[in-house]
Amino acid sequence: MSKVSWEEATEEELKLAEKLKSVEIKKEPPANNVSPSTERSGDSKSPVPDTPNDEGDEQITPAERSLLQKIIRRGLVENKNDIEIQRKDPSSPLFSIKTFEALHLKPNLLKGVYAMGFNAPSRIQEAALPILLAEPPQNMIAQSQSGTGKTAAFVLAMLSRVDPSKNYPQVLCLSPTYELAIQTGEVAVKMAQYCPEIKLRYAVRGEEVPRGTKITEHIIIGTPGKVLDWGVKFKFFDLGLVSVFVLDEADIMIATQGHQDQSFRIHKMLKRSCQMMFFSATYEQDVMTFAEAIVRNPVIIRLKREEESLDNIKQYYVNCRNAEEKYRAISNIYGVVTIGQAIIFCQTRKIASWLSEKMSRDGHAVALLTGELTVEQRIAVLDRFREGVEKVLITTNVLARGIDVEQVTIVVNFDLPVLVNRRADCETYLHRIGRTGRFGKAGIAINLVDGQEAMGLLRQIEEHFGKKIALLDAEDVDEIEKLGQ
Ligand SMILES: Nc1ncnc2c1ncn2[C@@H]1O[C@H](COP(=O)(O)OP(=O)(O)OP(=O)(O)O)[C@@H](O)[C@H]1O
Repeated sequence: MSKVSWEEATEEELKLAEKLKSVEIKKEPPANNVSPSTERSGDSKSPVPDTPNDEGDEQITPAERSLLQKIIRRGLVENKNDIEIQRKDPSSPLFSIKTFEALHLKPNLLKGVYAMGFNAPSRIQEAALPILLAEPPQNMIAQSQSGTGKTAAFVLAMLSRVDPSKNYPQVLCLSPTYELAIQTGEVAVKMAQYCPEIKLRYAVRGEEVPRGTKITEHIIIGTPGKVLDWGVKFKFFDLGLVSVFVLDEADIMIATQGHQDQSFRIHKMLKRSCQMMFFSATYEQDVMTFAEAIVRNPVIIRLKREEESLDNIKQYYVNCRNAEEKYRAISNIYGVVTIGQAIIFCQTRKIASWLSEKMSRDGHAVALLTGELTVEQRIAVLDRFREGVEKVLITTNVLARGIDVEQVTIVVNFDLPVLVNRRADCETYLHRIGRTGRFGKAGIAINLVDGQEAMGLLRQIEEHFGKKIALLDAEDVDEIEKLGQ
């Protein structure tokens, strides 16, 4: 393929790479990484922002979000839903396993799995692993939300399928970006820590192979552009000898310009008997159309996302006239209720910064998370919050879906979420509020309402969810005290 199209295809990766110089440092925030609210406080007399939409909506790409979620995640995402399995070929095996032993893995691979702290297979792994490891090999399309154990499942299958006596690439895994490829590779390296005979190579930006050489590693994990270059243009390895093809993060793949086409071109070079494993966190029609074009006769397994609900959450609203009154409401609540941790959502970055400055000045330990932070800074902020260094996290929409913090008991909507057409954004409301009341605990949601328009949004939210939101008098200490009970 031409250099130009390769460059186009990697543009997004380069942008992300700029932000993410090293994946490692995220775990060790620099010593001076104080709460960004104090770092950036600057002019402490900054006026109350008066225009609610003084900036565009903060956006991060799907690839960035996925990477960030992977890095901040501490373990499996719980999901008690039943697995749905569909198979086109009724002779495919359908059984699930409850232990890793039941898979009859090579002993050193099993040792690696346990060394990672995996005691039992996750829900998706119970169903996927027997199919992925079956003889004859079965093709699979698997969908489940991020964090449910897909990567670990296909990495285990990839490692099990390698024949180390053959020195050529047998397993090919495509990831949408450089960073996501490295993440997957790191899981493979850990899992194969007792299998030194299995060799892996990254086909990503920055990796070079001298012309005329042949790649001898067993596993290639890479981005579509580089894999095309290596496999088709330079023939550093024979795509026709690959026996396992994994397409990871397919939903992000198709969201990245050029990647779907490149994946098809790679796919065309694979042999008919090559085992196809296709993974996605979502199940939209375009993803499934892509999946079905790539994977012949698949077993489709699906674990539906556990729906967030408002059942466990007490919802209130406070009438305010302006941002200053909103601030007073927050201070009153904060002063009275002994809260675990709170997240405050603001409509814009400017309001979020203003609020965080004001709260810090009043002696509250607050963290500020907005889209202008680098990926590393965002992770550092979240780590500190999760450790309880700050009790309040002020944020915009950036990570409403990504943050799972068990201790959060109160969510405050400093501004109600709105769509571009000025209607209430009920989905975002649910995601914001869904941050609390998780893990079986009761949560509190407080909506600060200033004026007719905000009141209209609140009513739309009430109607949408069919639940009343109670009025709270934020000046009435007795009433606020009841919140905490
Ligand atoms: N069987 C298991 N037991 C305990 N932890 C596990 C198990 N399988 C995976 N994990 C851990 O759970 C987390 C999520 O797993 P994994 O990355 O495989 O999920 P995923 O569905 O691929 O999510 P994503 O798409 O975001 O990568 C990781 O920290 C992983 O180490």
